[in-house]
Amino acid sequence: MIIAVDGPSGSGKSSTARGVATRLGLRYLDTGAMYRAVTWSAVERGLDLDDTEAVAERARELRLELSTDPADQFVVADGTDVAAAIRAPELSAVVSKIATNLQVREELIRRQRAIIDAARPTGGIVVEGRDIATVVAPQAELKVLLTADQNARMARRGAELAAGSVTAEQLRDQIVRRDADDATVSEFQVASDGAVTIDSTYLSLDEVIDAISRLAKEAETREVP
Ligand SMILES: Nc1ncnc2c1ncn2[C@@H]1O[C@H](COP(=O)(O)OP(=O)(O)OP(=O)(O)O)[C@@H](O)[C@H]1O
Ligand SMILES: Nc1ccn([C@H]2C[C@H](O)[C@@H](COP(=O)(O)O)O2)c(=O)n1
Repeated sequence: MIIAVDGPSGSGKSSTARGVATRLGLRYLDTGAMYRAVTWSAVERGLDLDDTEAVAERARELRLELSTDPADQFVVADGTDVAAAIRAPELSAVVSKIATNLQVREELIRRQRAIIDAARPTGGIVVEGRDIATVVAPQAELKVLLTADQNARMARRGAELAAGSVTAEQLRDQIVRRDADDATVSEFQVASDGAVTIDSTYLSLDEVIDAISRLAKEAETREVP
C-alpha cells in the first residue's frame, strides 16, 4: 500500500505520516527532507542558489542516504549527518529556491519513486510532501490532503522552534511566503482527484493519525476482493 500525504507547511504532514507508518507497520518517506538536503549541500558548497544548472548538477551528484524506518530517521548527505542542519531556520528560508528548480525536482522525483518501489515488497510506505498524489505516486491507494488554517500552522511551528529563536516575521516567512513559492510548482492547496481532505485545525495529532489509519484500512479492504 502507498499512502500519499500532501499539504501546506506546518499542517502536520511529517508527524502524522510518521505516526500512521508506525501504527500500520509501513515505511515512511519525508520527501521535504530530500529538498532540504540538496539545499544544505548547495549552501555548503557556496553555490549561487539562483544558478539552476549548478544546483541541479549538485542534486544529481549528491549521495543521499535517507531512512524509511519511522522509528529511526536519519538523513546523511555525502557522508555527513544533516538531520539537524536541514531544519535550521536559515535553511528553511531558502529551501523553496531549490524546490522550485524543475531540474532538481526531476532528479528527486526519480529517487523518490525508486524508494517507493523498494518499499512495495515490505508492505508499503507512507510518503509525505507537496506533489505525492499528483506527480510522484498518483497510483497511491490512499491520497490525503492534510490542511490546517494558517494561524494554527504558524502557532504550531512557533511552539516547535525554541522559544524566542524566530521572530513573528520569520515564522510568517516559513509558512506563508514559503507556501506561496512552493505552490508555483505543486498543487497542494486543493485536493486532487480521489484525495480525501482532512482539516486538522481542531484535531489532535492522535485524532489525525486515527482518521488516516481508518481510511487506510478501508482502502485495503477495497483493494482485496
Ligand atoms: N493535529 C495537530 N495538532 C497540534 N499540533 C500538531 C498537529 N499535527 C502536528 N502538530 C505539530 O505541528 C508542528 C508541525 O508539524 P509537522 O512538522 O508534522 O508539519 P509539516 O506539515 O510536516 O510541516 P513542513 O511541511 O513545514 O515540514 C509539529 O510541532 C507537530 O508536533
Ligand atoms: N514533495 C515535496 C516536498 C517538499 N517540497 C518543498 C516544500 C518546502 O519548501 C521544502 C521542504 O519541505 P518540508 O520539509 O518543509 O515539508 O521542499 C516540495 O516542493 N515537494
